[in-house]
Amino acid sequence: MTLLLGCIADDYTGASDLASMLSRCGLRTVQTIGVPPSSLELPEVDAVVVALKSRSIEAHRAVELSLEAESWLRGRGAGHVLFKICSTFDSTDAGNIGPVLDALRARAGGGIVAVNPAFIETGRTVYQGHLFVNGVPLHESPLKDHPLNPMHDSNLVRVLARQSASPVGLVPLAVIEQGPDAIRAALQALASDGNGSAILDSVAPRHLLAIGEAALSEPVSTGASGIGYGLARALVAREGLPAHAVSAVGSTDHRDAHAAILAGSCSAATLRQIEVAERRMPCLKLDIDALLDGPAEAQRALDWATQRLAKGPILIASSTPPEAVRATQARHGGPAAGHAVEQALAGLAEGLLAAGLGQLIVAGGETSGAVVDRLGLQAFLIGPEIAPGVPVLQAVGARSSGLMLALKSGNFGGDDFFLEALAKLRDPDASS
Ligand SMILES: Nc1ncnc2c1ncn2[C@@H]1O[C@H](COP(=O)(O)OP(=O)(O)OP(=O)(O)O)[C@@H](O)[C@H]1O
Ligand SMILES: O=C(O)[C@@H](O)C(=O)CO
Repeated sequence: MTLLLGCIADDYTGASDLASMLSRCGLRTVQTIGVPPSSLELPEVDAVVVALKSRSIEAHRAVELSLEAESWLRGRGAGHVLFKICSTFDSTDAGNIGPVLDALRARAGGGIVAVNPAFIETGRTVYQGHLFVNGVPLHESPLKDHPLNPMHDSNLVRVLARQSASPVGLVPLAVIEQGPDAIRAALQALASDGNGSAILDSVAPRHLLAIGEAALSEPVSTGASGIGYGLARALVAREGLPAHAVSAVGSTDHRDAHAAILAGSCSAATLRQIEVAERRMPCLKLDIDALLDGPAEAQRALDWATQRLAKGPILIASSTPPEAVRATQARHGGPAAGHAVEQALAGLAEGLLAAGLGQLIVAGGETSGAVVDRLGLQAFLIGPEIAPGVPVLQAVGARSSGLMLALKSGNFGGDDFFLEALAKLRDPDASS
């Protein structure tokens, strides 16, 4: 296998978001969970997205894992490596975007890293280095209340400079509008001035096409699915590949299997999606204090679910509005509460699988990471898109092969997302 593009994603939902974008643009893509073992047989693909769970861990560990993934990808021919971060730049001043970007750049022998977290379809745009979420500056958006990394600064040049060892430049929209050659020249000028990376503006798909083409001249780039779109379109054109969406999910004997939704995201979007879904299916809202006190609450939830699974899809949610999250964190400690809730939901997924689950939807990046790890999943084939950034996934590898999944980033999807996802997992080929 000779890869056209290697990608390292800092969480699992972000990885499937990117993999979906690459597949839509015509690159045959597979998502692996960590660096795949040599025993895992992968199909012939153009791009691999190695999914890590490195967004909220110690920076030095995120660097180690990312470099290991980089070696694996370069060893399979990847000339360019994209470090996939969240389109809302989820990070803290301790990292992990800056430290990983610095390490990937050093490994590649220097140069300058183009950084662009835009994802136009989900309303993420960058102007004058400031990130907007549906037109609202990042620090005023719901991301200001994120349970793990609340975002309080919209100026990404400033945010990244606090995390990176090298100065950070800006390539403004006026330059992006002039196209790939002007972008390349601006990046070179910034590199000559000692910058190790630069934030690139973009408010429309044409900007991402220009950025993708320019970024390919450097060995490393960083960003979200928008830059993935630009890179993929540039590679498809360069290689003369057919520019149409490719879906790799095969027929499944899980079509009539039990289905469940596990929500651990407390994002505004997920809270609305739960509200819609609970009118259509049995829904259990976990008692968070009880869940953090001992195993009885999780067992109650599993019993509740297994009694209902045969009758149709069910939803179990830990999600609460921001004020309740803050109260829980004050009582139990933020990271401890987050970890315990993730592990409880992962345990539920394991129990549900043993009870015959064939279709699973998980809401929340960290939550998805915990669930996928607990189930021991190794890699995913990428199917059609359910909503921007959320594809149908089919597990491959030793454990749970054939299981159909959707891993939803907290903020993605419309209000009907859970209903749409259930329909699409049941019948990936049906037109929406
Ligand atoms: N009721 C709750 N109180 C406190 N923490 C919670 C509660 N429910 C879930 N959590 C924790 O909040 C965190 C939510 O993070 P997660 O990444 O799963 O969702 P998200 O941040 O909305 O999604 P994404 O990272 O994809 O944007 C997890 O650590 C989860 O365990
Ligand atoms: O880019 C995004 O917003 C998502 O793919 C993600 O990474 C959220 O966890």
